[in-house]
Amino acid sequence: MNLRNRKLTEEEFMGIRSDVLTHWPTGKDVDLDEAVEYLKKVPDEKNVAKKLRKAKEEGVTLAQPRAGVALIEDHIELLLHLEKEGGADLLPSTIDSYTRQNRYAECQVGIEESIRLGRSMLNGFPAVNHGVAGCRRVFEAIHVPLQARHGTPDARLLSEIIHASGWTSNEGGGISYNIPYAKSVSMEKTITDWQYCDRLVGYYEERGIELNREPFGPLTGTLVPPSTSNAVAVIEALLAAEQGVKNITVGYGQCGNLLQDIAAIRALESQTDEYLKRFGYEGVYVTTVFHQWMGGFPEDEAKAFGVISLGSTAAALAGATKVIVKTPHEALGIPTKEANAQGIRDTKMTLNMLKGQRMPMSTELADEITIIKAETACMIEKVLEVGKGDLARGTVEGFRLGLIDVPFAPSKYNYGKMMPARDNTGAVRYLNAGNVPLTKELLDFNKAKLEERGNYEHRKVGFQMTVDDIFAVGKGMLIGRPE
Ligand SMILES: CCC[C@H]1O[C@@H](n2cnc3c(N)ncnc32)[C@H](O)[C@@H]1O
Repeated sequence: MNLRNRKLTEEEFMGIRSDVLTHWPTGKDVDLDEAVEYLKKVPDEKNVAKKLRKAKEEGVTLAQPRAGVALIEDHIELLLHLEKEGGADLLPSTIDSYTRQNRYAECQVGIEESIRLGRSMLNGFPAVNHGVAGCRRVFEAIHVPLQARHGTPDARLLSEIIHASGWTSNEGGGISYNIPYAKSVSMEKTITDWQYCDRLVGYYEERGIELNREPFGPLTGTLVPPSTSNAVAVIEALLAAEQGVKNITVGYGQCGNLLQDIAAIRALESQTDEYLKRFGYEGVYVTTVFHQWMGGFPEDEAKAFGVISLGSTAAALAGATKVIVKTPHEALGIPTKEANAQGIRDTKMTLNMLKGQRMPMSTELADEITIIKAETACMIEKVLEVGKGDLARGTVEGFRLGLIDVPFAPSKYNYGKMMPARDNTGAVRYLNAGNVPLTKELLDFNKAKLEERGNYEHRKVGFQMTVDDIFAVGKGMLIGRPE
């Protein structure tokens, strides 16, 4: 394995780049010098990194939807609706699934079909096919900052095009856009390719352009223990910082127990800062993003708004810098622009009513933060050990050994032995740690919390709890109580 956690030299970067830009004809329109000049003209209020920093300093939680359709004009109409009718503070372009798999020829068919049929035949915005000119039309039509949101193992060409187009943030990472999104793409490949995406940001940062990077927090969004997703987020933040990224939003997906969710965000922010400082990455600005409920949604729209409001409450009380908004169409599919705007209005109403409020520190909250940080540290320290100090190599080896193990992940590179379940308060615990190197004390803690549930439900602690928890939300509950 020749992977190293080392900043690519500009020569190495440019060498890879000459190949990357050939992956689709639109790559030839990316000119870094011209892009630097274009990005210098982006006003502060349209720069994601700057708007996030301002929000954190003011103690404000920003609301951002997901959104993407095939054709440029329709996408502009959608985003303007979310900006004006929804009140979105930040806008996305959610990229379609073909682009995420680098299947640009099929994107082209999807675009032509969308024109022919008069509706979006792609489940997102095909930014690579639209190229810099098309992506700049989108960026210039809106009035708030724009971010690419996707799930792309090889996002190198996509990243080149969106950043050259004024989109000042890119979501993803070598772990978070592999393990939950791909079946057989190696960790070595995706970590290498995301080093490129981060090095591109480093290139712009060296020329005075501030860009934001956002590791994808929720992972599979299904009973992921907070320390597992936090370990991934911290590792991706460190890998990004090595490539020169200076503005990082670490993310977390709502699990449902309010105290644990707030503890997870507080632990994530402080532990990311701690590890960045430990490894000498000065001047990296860290913010947080809370993803509203990533599990199955109720079809009933009133219930869906209940879920959206709970997620907004957790984000506000946690003090997250940003919250990613769900819609009342979540159970149905791609939302209409009206439903998407409703989700944002619901979210902002809750955020506004809770403005200035935070969950006060308590013994319970402090204890949960301590537990999450301790579990997270067990994983990261062991990853560093097996990598002989090299975080990138340690991450590849760590997943091979199951030191970090994402539940219900499709990737064959995920170990798949760890199993989670909710305790009697709905907090997600380690039912079977697998090879995750938790200390005996932490294993005993998780076991005791699950036994509390077993005693309450008069049943043995076991995998049936996991199964019941997965089906619970579809029944309108958080914890899968026995029938
Ligand atoms: C990891 C992200 C999953 C979420 O991402 C939403 N999502 C995907 N594609 C679009 C789109 N084109 N427009 C609005 N939301 C979208 C799904 O609903 C799901 O909640």
